[in-house]
Amino acid sequence: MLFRLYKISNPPAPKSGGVDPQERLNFGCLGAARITPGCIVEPARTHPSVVLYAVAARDAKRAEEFAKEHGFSKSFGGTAAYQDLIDDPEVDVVYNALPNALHFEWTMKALKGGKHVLLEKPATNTAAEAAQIFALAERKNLVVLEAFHSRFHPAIQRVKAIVDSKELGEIKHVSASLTAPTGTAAPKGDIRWNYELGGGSAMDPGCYTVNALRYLTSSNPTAVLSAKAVPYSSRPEHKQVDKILWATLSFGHDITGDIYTNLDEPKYFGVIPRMPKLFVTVQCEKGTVELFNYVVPSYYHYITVSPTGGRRRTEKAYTFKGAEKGEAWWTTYRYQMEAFVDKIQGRTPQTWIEPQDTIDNMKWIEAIYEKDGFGSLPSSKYIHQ
Ligand SMILES: NC(=O)C1=CN([C@@H]2O[C@H](COP(=O)(O)OP(=O)(O)OC[C@H]3O[C@@H](n4cnc5c(N)ncnc54)[C@H](OP(=O)(O)O)[C@@H]3O)[C@@H](O)[C@H]2O)C=CC1
Ligand SMILES: O=C1OC[C@@H](O)[C@H](O)[C@H]1O
Repeated sequence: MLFRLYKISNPPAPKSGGVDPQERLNFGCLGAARITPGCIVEPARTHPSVVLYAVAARDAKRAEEFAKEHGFSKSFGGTAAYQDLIDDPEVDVVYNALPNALHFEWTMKALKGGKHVLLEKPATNTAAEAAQIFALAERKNLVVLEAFHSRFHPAIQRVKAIVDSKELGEIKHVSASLTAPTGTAAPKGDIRWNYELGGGSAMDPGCYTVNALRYLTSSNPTAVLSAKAVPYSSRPEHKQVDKILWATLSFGHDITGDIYTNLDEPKYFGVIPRMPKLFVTVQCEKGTVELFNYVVPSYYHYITVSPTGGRRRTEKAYTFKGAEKGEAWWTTYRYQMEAFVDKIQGRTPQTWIEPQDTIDNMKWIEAIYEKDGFGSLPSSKYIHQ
């Protein structure tokens, strides 16, 4: 584990000798966001085709500093910065790490400008917006990928392979949780606490739990059986911003699913931080398979397979068996980058998240909000023409 952690922070230089300059892709990042170093900057260090070309931030100084710190050649600042980056003819790919409510507008604008888009999760505020994005991408022959990085890692794929092998019989129940200690994923004032920006627990950790359930059952829910959420605070602006969410979904064929998320889990006795809950568990007719750390398994994870009355075994999966590509120290984001670039360059990626998958994930997040009474998130006012 220590070796893996060391390699994640100190990866070997890419073997760039063989890369045709024509195959280089200039990445332009919208927003000097917290996630950009992990999702783009670090993976780019070992991907020979990816060039950290530009970053755009509303504040010019911040853009400049971010570019300098992370090795982007260019920065755009000011109120027109995002559009300026999109208009730069050297940019091939736009990474959209803006608040959720801005995903639609800036992805549509990037597509209009002829750029491929790596779009942060959750794709949009509504399923209808996600559908519009993919319709435009198809018309323009451009690639858009919702950055559900965990799906690209061997760990969750191994769990799915165990489930699909029917070694444990048919699925009966699947559950997923994702929690974050107070002040970590969502500190005070964070975009996740802002309704207008698309905040909330169902949107943030919730989108992973819904995605994991849909992925492992290879199906969509048929109904939200129950959903309950707790608002971030009693202030009027938080009445539609959930911090805790429980939901039970039906997947038909007697399969049910539970999700639990908490973006603001307080410390024990106000001092001892709690371990984040990071499990996905599939109960089948003849046993259970569980993955600890399905969200960022690259750092550490374990898969426990417990056949009823049989011997429990533990597995781990940091690479794909027999595959040419992948290293034990590749993060979820690095696997994702490999697939995204493969897709743009006309190769078949090891994993892909199809447009309908993204649209359906948004559809069921919306259905959960409807059931728990928090209501829908605001649709974007941007009109594409
Ligand atoms: N894949 C993953 O593992 C993760 C994905 N995410 C996703 O990435 C996106 C960004 O999250 P995160 O990096 O945590 O967020 P940050 O708050 O760090 O970044 C959001 C960026 O949005 C820009 N922005 C534009 N308008 C506003 C506004 N009105 N208020 C606040 N920010 C604004 C800011 O850019 P500027 O620099 O121009 O000021 C800021 O850099 C979200 O969609 C989130 O769900 C987040 C964390 C992990
Ligand atoms: O994408 C994410 O991954 C982990 C979460 O804790 C975080 O809030 C989220 O944005």
